[in-house]
Amino acid sequence: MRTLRLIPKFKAHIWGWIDTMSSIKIENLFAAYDKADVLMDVSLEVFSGKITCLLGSNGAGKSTLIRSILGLTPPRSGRILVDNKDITNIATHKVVAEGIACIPEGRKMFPKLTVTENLRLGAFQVSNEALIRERLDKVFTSFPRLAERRDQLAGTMSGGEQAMVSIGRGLMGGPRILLIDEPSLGLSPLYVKENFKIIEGIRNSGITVFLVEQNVRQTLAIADYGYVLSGGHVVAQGTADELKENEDVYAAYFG
Ligand SMILES: Nc1ncnc2c1ncn2[C@@H]1O[C@H](COP(=O)(O)OP(=O)(O)OP(=O)(O)O)[C@@H](O)[C@H]1O
Repeated sequence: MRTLRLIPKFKAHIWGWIDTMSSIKIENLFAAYDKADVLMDVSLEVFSGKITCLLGSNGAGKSTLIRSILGLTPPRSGRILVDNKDITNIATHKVVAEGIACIPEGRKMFPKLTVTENLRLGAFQVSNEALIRERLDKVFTSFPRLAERRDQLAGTMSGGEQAMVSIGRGLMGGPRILLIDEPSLGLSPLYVKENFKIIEGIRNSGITVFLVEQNVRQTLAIADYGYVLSGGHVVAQGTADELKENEDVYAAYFG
């Protein structure tokens, strides 16, 4: 029997950010909460137009790194560069203005707002209504399921549909770099598979993707390059193919 396609194929071509250079460099980053050191001398690069992944088990420090990039958990030392511009410690709204958007862990959204209202919030820094409408149209073309349900309260959508809202909202800001925190969390295997296809489509449209995940196998199937974080340290890095063969990757989870 044919598997039901729950999430339609992401139509990458209509976003058209191809050719924009957009990379992030993290240099010797240390971050901590009170006295607990979480990130220790982390250096990595998120490559322009690629999917770079950060793998690691619970508590490795993955979300903290995203929070540091967004200016929410300021690092104790080290630098964060976007296209060689130092954005370390700048305010979150300025990070967003640099073209960086985040799809947070757990698909956080406003359950009492409609799908359209949730999507519009992703463009809160855009004052041009015509541009907002154009991006809404693009999201609805990419996700026909959301178009059908545009007036439905987001909280009444299924988990997989909420994942689409969350990704769509991330795209509404017109980012050139998308940070995605554990998109597979709490989704059924079928939705995880479809969700990862969508992320590949986003990369193919020219948006740089930094994908933070625990799901090693499926992440390495779509990533170009990756890092493994364990106990706040980068313990392995390489192309996705190299990491698939690297025992340190699995030791970071089970060692
Ligand atoms: N606000 C906070 N205050 C104190 N400690 C925190 C805070 N947020 C996270 N931590 C701690 O920092 C460490 C790293 O947490 P982080 O959320 O970055 O890990 P993670 O790799 O994203 O894990 P998970 O995959 O479980 O989300 C953990 O030990 C966590 O308890």
